[in-house]
Amino acid sequence: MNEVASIAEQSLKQRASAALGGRNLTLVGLMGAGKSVIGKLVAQALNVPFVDTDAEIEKVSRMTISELFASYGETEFRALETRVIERLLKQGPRVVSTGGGAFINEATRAQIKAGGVSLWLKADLDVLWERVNRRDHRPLLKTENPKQTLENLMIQRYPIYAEADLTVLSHNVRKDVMVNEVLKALAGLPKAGLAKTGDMP
Ligand SMILES: Nc1ncnc2c1ncn2[C@@H]1O[C@H](COP(=O)(O)OP(=O)(O)O)[C@@H](O)[C@H]1O
Ligand SMILES: O=C(O)C1=C[C@@H](OP(=O)(O)O)[C@@H](O)[C@H](O)C1
Ligand SMILES: [Mg+2]
Repeated sequence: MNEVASIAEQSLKQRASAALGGRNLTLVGLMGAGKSVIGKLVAQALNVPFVDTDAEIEKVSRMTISELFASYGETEFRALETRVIERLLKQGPRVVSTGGGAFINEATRAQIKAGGVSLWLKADLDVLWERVNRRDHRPLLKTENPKQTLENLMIQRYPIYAEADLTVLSHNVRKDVMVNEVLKALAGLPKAGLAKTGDMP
């Protein structure tokens, strides 16, 4: 990277950081949008701790997400997810990557909204499908026609993800390009009058 590009990148990081202003940044969106992978890189760029809610749930339960769904069902998983996210947001500021259903749950959505800035990583069906199709660890996609299931989830969930403070399109560009897209969205945030992490109930 040349010197001018490097200075521009530093300046973008600083502007994004200043706009975030000590609040949590929570990534929401459907399975395969890149929340876990891009969230971690955004945290590195902003020099704040990163946490993935699914990884945290697996740690506290000592079970995989698939095992939790199989043993206790989705309702219990959502209850645990709500509790874990509430704690993680209170421990912030952090970049928090959520599982795709977290923001759909009303209680969790309220916590995420109150606990900082929410950002929807939005992708089209073919991008999501190509990514989730590579692995089989997502219990909600263990159906006869997982691509159709994903499309149904898009129809149900996209109007709710749209309530996030920011939206960034996730497409198949290099991951560092996606990180810059997120930083640019953050840099454009209004700073004044918004609550800091410590102000949440
Ligand atoms: N911009 C991108 N370009 C290419 N592959 C990506 C991109 N973002 C994410 N991926 C890949 O897509 C898959 C799903 O990403 P992940 O972060 O687990 O999504 P989510 O947490 O939203 O379900 C991973 O294999 C990841 O490496
Ligand atoms: O969309 C969902 O309801 C889910 C998404 C998954 O996380 P990712 O979005 O990170 O794949 C995981 O939390 C669980 O399988 C349920
Ligand atoms: Mg994830």
